[in-house]
Amino acid sequence: TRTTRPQRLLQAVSINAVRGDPDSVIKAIDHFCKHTEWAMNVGDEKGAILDLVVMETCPSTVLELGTYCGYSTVRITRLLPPATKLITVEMNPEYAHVARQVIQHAGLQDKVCVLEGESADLIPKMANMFGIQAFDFVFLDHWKDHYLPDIRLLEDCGLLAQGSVVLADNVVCPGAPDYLNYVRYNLKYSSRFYQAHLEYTRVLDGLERSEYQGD
Ligand SMILES: O=C(NCCCOCn1ccc2cnccc21)c1cc(-c2ccc(F)cc2)cc(O)c1O
Ligand SMILES: [Mg+2]
Repeated sequence: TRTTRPQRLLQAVSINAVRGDPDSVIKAIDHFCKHTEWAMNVGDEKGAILDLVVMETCPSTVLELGTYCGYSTVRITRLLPPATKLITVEMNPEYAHVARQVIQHAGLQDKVCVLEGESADLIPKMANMFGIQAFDFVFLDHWKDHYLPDIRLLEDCGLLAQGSVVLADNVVCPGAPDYLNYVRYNLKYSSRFYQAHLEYTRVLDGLERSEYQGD
């Protein structure tokens, strides 16, 4: 059987990126997606916004829902100081396997834990699994109709604290209307929209940054 798109993306990384150099991994994936085959990475335009939000948050604990091939995992982790940990959740074992190899190629494997499973099952176990209180930064990039139930679950599990920042990809395309409505009109959040485009296209998309105001 033919290779899968994630396997072809990984091959482009192993051929074109320098081991231990996260920026070359990012560039190799963006080049592959622009010139060879589109893939649903957050991409370079939205990725630059992600970088800025991560840098201004200076998080110690990070959760990502939706690893895919590890592109945004590498983007975020390369900006984190040494003692920090990033937990990323992927439900597709094949994607998770590719992501671990992409993250390893970038030399960031010691700062990342790739968890396989569904967010709804894993979120309630995270406090005990990792001995954490709250996440300083959460990146939502999984099923768009799970953004709302999962941010509610994070609240209920006490995994958001005052100042926690939740950044959501694809709030325009494919879209997460119920999630947007919740974070924009709920006093528990201070929310703002970053207009951009769907990765590697001219289709409108954007990121929503929502800061938890505390209970
Ligand atoms: O669908 C997308 N992402 C989600 C993947 C599955 O995620 C499933 N998944 C991953 C962890 C996880 C944990 N628990 C449950 C489900 C969980 C996604 C889709 C598009 C897109 C836009 C236009 C198109 F024409 C076609 C596709 C763009 C994006 O940037 C995306 O992120
Ligand atoms: Mg996305």
